[in-house]
Amino acid sequence: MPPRSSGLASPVADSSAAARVAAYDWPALAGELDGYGCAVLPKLLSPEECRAIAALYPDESHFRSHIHMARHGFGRGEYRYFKYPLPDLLGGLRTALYPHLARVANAWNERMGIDGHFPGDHASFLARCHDAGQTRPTPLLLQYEPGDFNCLHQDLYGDLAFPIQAAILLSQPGADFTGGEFVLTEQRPRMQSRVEVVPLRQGDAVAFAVHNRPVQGSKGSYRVNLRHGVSRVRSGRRHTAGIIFHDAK
Ligand SMILES: O=C(O)CCC(=O)C(=O)O
Ligand SMILES: [Fe+2]
Repeated sequence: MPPRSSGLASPVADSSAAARVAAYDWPALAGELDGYGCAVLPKLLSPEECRAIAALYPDESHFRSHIHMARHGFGRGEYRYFKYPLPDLLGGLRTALYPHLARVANAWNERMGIDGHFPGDHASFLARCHDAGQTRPTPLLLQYEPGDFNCLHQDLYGDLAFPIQAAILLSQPGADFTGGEFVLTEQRPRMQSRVEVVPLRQGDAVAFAVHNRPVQGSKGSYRVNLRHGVSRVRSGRRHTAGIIFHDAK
């Protein structure tokens, strides 16, 4: 079979991921995203699937690049960006999550007065990224050891950005590691910032705003600026998988 350069996962993985993703209460998740800028999908992956994905980390053949966060001032710890084709399960989940999140993203654009509509399926959005010269895959695997942390940041990789992304906790808090909380900050115009700490268990995914989202105020919606990061890992080893929907320049 030729390499799948489109970033699509295999049809089998796509249909099982689609069924898994469709089983969540999407109106409730959309309500959480609208209200807080993040929503948790409990147990998106089984512990076995978590371990299998985390176990890919040392095998360079899956990845296109390896980043040591301290060298860039991004924090401490490391991550690797996957190559295309993505592992079937992650690729399948990216394809399956996208249409649900695109509905939220389109409503956000409207409320923020941003022109532009995200297509209903991920392949069409990726085609737009590719036309804009953003062709490199952005899904990633992160690894943290004691003392490691991830500074507050936004995962933007070019002019085209999908405004929601997801991260899946692959390790078991309390057993595999302590510390290492996922955090989101929200900078509000002319107001103090708000912080959200997201409690995750192994296999849970958090979907969250990448950079901007609308907040309902008394005189209509206003736009806030978000960043996410991870607090210091106190002990053990923590792995996460990041699913970002736009490709990179
Ligand atoms: O390790 C985490 O929980 C967050 C990783 C991250 O920054 C991302 O997935 O974009
Ligand atoms: Fe990130």
